[in-house]
Amino acid sequence: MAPKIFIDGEHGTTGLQIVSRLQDRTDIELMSMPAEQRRDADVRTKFLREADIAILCLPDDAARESVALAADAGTRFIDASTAHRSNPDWAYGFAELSPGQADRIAAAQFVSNPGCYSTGAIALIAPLVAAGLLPTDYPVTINAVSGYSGGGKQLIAQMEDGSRDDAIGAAYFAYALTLAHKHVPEIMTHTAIERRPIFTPAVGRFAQGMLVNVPLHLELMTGNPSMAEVHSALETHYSQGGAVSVVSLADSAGLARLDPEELVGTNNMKLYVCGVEGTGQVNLVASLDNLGKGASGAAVQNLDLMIGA
Ligand SMILES: NC(=O)C1=CN([C@@H]2O[C@H](COP(=O)(O)OP(=O)(O)OC[C@H]3O[C@@H](n4cnc5c(N)ncnc54)[C@H](OP(=O)(O)O)[C@@H]3O)[C@@H](O)[C@H]2O)C=CC1
Ligand SMILES: CC(=O)N[C@@H](CCC(=O)OP(=O)(O)O)C(=O)O
Repeated sequence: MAPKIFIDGEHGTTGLQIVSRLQDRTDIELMSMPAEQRRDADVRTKFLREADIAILCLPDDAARESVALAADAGTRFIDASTAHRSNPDWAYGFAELSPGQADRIAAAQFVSNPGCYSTGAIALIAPLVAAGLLPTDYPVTINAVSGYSGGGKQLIAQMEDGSRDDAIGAAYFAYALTLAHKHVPEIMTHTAIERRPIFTPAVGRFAQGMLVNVPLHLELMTGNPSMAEVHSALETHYSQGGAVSVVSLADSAGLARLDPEELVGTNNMKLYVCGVEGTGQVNLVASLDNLGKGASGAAVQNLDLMIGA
């Protein structure tokens, strides 16, 4: 029998994207709740308990509530919120993170989908820590720009509807200025970095797409590696296939600029190793769709692992 899939929050930004990715599938039964009942706890409980897998596209508190409503019924969960990303009882839904991670996701009852910025940052940092090149006390800096859909319905409305009292007119804005973004704990947990990274995100006037930069001083890394060695560590890490690819050094060297929208609509993530060999610095950049590999695409990838599709 086809597994029953319920998307709690199906009418929100992430939920709608997952629906569009799943709606033509014949190997699953996609359950759907009328939009006007989306906040009715009784109706949600019924759907959550009947589902084989519930994908939660809700704010953190509502996601915790959904788990409490149906975990004892054996429902399996993929949570797109921040609520469970550093919880060791939840499998972290980044299949390419390490050998065995895809199997852990496939077998889990509880899977936490990574944050969008976290996906890019962890993809760049974790393999370098695992390879012994990046010391866990390295003072990591992460700079990023996201499309405004990353802020959900609220930010989309503020950016697109100039008549609102809280409309945002800026073409680009920096935020999380206190360095307290909610993705920092998750990035530390899944990279093993012990010194709290400095993370400075920004939003641009484009709906989807994202660049995450991690610039590094090579002489502060273990063994003062070359750029080629850093590239090789990433390439080796992602050589098993999956949604993450490492762009060749030659192709990265030829780039004058990077477009944050290049992977919109896909579940792919590209990692670039930029810089000039011999200068002692390297600029690592992850490019992804915040709603693709950064949210809905990753959720569908995890679902496929969980149902063995
Ligand atoms: N947008 C993105 O790029 C990413 C988002 N995420 C995470 O995914 C989750 C959803 O985000 P996003 O889709 O952007 O948010 P949206 O605000 O676009 O959608 C959230 C949906 O959840 C519904 N909802 C809110 N509170 C409740 C509740 N108490 N009970 C039932 N339904 C509720 C909303 O209904 P209503 O319309 O009534 O408010 C809305 O349909 C968040 O945790 C977010 O952090 C993760 C990665 C990336
Ligand atoms: C542009 C924007 O506002 N982005 C969101 C993060 C989007 C995301 O990844 O959601 P999670 O936090 O659930 O992971 C933010 O910075 O809060």
